[in-house]
Amino acid sequence: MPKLGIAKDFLADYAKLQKPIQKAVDAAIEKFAEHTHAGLHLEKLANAKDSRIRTIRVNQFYRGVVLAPDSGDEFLLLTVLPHDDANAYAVSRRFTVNQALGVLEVRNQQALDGIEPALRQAAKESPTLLFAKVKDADLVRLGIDADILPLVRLLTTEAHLEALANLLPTPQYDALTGLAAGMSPEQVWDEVSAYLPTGTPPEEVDADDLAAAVARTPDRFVLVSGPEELAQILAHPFDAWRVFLHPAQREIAHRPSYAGPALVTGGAGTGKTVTALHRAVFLARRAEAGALAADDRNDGPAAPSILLTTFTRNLADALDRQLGTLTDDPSTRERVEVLNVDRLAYRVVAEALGRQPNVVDQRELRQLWDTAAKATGGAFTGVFLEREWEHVILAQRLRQPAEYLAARRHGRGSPLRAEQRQQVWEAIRQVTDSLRQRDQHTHLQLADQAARLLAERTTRPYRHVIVDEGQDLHPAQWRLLRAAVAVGPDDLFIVADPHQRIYDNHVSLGSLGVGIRGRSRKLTINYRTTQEILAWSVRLLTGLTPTGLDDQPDSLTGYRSPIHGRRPIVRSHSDRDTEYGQLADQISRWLDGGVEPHAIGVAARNGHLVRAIRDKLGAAGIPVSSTTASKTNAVRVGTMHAMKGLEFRCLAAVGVDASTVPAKAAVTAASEDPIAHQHDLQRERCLLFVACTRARDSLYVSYVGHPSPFLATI
Ligand SMILES: Nc1ncnc2c1ncn2[C@@H]1O[C@H](COP(=O)(O)OP(=O)(O)OP(=O)(O)O)[C@@H](O)[C@H]1O
Repeated sequence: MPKLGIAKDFLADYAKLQKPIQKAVDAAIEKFAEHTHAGLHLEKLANAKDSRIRTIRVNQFYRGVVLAPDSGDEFLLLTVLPHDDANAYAVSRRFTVNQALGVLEVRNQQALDGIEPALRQAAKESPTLLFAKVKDADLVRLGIDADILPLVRLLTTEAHLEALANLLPTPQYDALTGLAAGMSPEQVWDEVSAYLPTGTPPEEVDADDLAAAVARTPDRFVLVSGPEELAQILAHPFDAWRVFLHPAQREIAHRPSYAGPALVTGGAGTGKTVTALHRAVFLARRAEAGALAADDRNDGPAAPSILLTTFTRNLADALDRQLGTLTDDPSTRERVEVLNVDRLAYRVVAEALGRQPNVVDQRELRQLWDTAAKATGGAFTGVFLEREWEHVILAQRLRQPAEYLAARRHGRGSPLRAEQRQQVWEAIRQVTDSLRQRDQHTHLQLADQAARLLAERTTRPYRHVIVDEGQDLHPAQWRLLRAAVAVGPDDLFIVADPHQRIYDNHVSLGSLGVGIRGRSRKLTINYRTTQEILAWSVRLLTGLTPTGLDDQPDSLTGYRSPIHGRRPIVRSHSDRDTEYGQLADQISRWLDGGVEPHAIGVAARNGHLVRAIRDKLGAAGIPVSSTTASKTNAVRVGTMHAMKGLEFRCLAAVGVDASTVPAKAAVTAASEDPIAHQHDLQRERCLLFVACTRARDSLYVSYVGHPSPFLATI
């Protein structure tokens, strides 16, 4: 029986087919798998650029394209397309093994041959060449092969290189873009060697050994163990991340063990959540194998030993759904518990109290703070007091006035004299006393209390804790997570992106006893967004170098997307009604273009705008829903905060005007606290960045009057 491999592109093409055609593909594959090479009709095409490419019949209108080795019985399903497109693909593509990396790569040889004369002409007319200063030996060392090299020598501008993005083999294109951006060959090697699944290049590369090359390219090709695995893969065609991990993601997720807490960073859409989910399943399977080996079986379900956690309940629900997509094996699932941090805190405290704790209502809490502020004679605002409590007192667990008087006030800009601190302490005590009298708690108080309760116990509830969106957690929540798992190998696995910090927490893990020295990894390839949307969104963050959880400045160097598309559209309007009308027109165009309503998102800075947009779109006959209603097929409209963790084919960010973004109420006046002012502006900038990077194919941004100052860097 021939061995079957599947290309990631095949899965993507299969996903786009209608059900009956998918069934025909399934039948064709089944037939293919049953027969030997000789017994099946594999059609060879005249003039094909790769003599090993064949097509197979799916039905009257569709054909599959297969790479059939000259010898051996491994076949790769490359794509499935309408008849003419399949033939066009089959004659134009050539598959090669990258000589530096050993990975299997594909090029559009026909198009490259076609473009060569124009590049030759441009090179003749240009006084400079793009890679004049790069030696042949360096290009070869980075995997540029003998057929591509002459073409590279003809390139005159980065725009010409960009035009080859979808034609050149991706690893070679990546190496060239790195060099064109001014990186040294050594730096580029660091980047392209991320394609190596084992981290080290193969000693010898056999250009004809397809099976070895496929095994070295797990991000694009997978060999299927049998019909069951194939059916599993084809059952979730939209979720390529279940099967195809980038070598960098795989290395991180499947690493046998980390000696202690590990940190994974990376820009928006680089697959941090995907990596965290794979790590959870990896650890669960390892625990399962360990239990079986020890014959540690009992009849009931295994207690969860892995906590997969994040900031909000919505994000945790999304993680739970994704985990279900990754594995439906009950014995793996029952080992992983998905809970947001607030719920964990609540549960630990409830268990200790023997009853449910009361969480204070946000509006009541606001009143308590405002009352306390009034009592200071207007010396401080309620917001100031609340932040001082959360960011200084709760963050450092200060219990006595003397501790507060001596404390360093990290991230707080306006110095306080001793008598002012006394006054602040009294005001805060007034609020905490009121909460105690009412038997009410904030979520952060519960986290603090839960951390203490767990720290006092001799056993820990979990063996491993995996944290998504770590950049937004408060020190009290980190203390809780630290106390939830014993110190040791694989205790904490944290993913975070400081560029997406949209809440107020700035944390140094080291100061909380979570040391990650030497166990920090970075992901740089964006899988969600096109390079055009990414480059545009990154410019929103110009000048921003946030500090990471490891106290190091975090940069987006090397952050890029292999997917290309249209540039974002930015529209200015004279008034809101026109802005909403144009938004409805834009959404109608997306819908007419075949985009499903639920694949469209609309983000605005505040609830007032969100409600108005929902009303206007609804009145224009467009189905709308909230961001949490993932089951309805309607355009999802929500605040920028609610966009976190979501993604859409098309996204509109509306009301990005000077008076709305940044939100005035969310920014401390520079006169009140210059450091808090800077932090707040930074957070608002990140919020717009988070919203815009939810777009996969199209981004539309609009404003009324003057644009947000954040758009000035675009
Ligand atoms: N190896 C992969 N192959 C295919 N798709 C992938 C891969 N890794 C991630 N993706 C897809 O890319 C998108 C972004 O992934 P994910 O949500 O894990 O990124 P993230 O870094 O957590 O993003 P953010 O920080 O913006 O929330 C998702 O649609 C995911 O399915």
